[in-house]
Amino acid sequence: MLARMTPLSLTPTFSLLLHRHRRLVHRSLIDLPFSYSSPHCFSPKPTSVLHFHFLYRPPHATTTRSSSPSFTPVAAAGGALLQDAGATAAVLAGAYCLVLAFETLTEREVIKQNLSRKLVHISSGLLFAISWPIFSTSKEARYFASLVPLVNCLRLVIYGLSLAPDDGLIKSVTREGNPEELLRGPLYYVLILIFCSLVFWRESPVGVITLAMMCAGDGVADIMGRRFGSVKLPYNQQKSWVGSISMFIFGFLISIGMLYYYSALGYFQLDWMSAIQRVAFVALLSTVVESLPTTETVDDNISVPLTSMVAAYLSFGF
Ligand SMILES: Nc1ccn([C@@H]2O[C@H](COP(=O)(O)OP(=O)(O)OP(=O)(O)O)[C@@H](O)[C@H]2O)c(=O)n1
Ligand SMILES: C/C(=C\CO)CCC[C@H](C)CCC[C@H](C)CCCC(C)C
Repeated sequence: MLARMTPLSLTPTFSLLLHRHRRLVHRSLIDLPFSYSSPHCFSPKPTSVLHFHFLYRPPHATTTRSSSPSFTPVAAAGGALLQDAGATAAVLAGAYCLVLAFETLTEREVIKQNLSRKLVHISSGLLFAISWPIFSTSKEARYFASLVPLVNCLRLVIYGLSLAPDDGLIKSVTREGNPEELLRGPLYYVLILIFCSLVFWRESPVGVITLAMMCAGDGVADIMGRRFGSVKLPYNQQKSWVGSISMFIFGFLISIGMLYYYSALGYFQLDWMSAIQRVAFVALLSTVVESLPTTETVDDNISVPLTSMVAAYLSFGF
């Protein structure tokens, strides 16, 4: 099985994760598994579906058994705490560097403000979700992870209310350069990240799909629509066929990619034929909602994730 995995041309980070998981499983004699009660899409027999079933990490396992007498539950809890603190610091630093990189690119006029905003929109949420496996398996891990968008939320509130100046941040994540803009789209965006990490975390496809649709789907719609969207939708002259079709395709593909990532790591198992149809349904519904002429009333960073969340919840269960 291990030999069959190697040619999958995994990225170095992913390989590292797999290695860590392997070590964890060897050490802790983890029993498989945990299955979802969701109607049709989750397989109750992970061993038959999951290629990496031996990497499985039970979601709330804080204690592990070991042959080593020094490996006590207290030590395990201490290790988890340390791991979560380290992961939080690393992801916070990553978030800071990402925004700083786009600030610099915008300030040097390498990319336009609008493109910078959309690239931050696409990359930050997806990278945040991709970072979840580096947090421990403890119950507290999701709270640690949600500290990252929470800190960014406070940053947006402070600069949005002009309590302190930060021209770089404003330039890289707003449309027109007004500080108050931080309190709309970007703020809703980080609130959705907080909600998804606290409620769904990495154990449910719902949060993962919601973030993929909001970050990749909605973000790519804007980039493609602005460039190639000359043919407008009949019911909305602000949006185009190219934008909406791109949203559907990218939202769908990135959702499937993220689901594959999490199922390969053993957080959940899917019946792929059924999952693909369900993701297509979620992507279609979110695309239709995004295309409606409601942008003035409801921000896309609220309407798209809420639609995806409800549709994914109805399709996959929790
Ligand atoms: N389905 C879509 C979505 C967007 N666009 C293009 O992207 C631009 C921005 O769309 P939208 O996301 O509604 O813009 P904002 O409200 O400015 O951005 P945000 O949602 O990030 O606040 C539109 O003017 C349009 O040119 C498009 O052509 N088709
Ligand atoms: C421009 C944005 C929305 C408008 O539609 C997004 C704003 C994003 C925040 C300012 C930064 C968010 C950072 C994430 C919480 C964490 C990213 C971590 C990762 C490892 C880079």
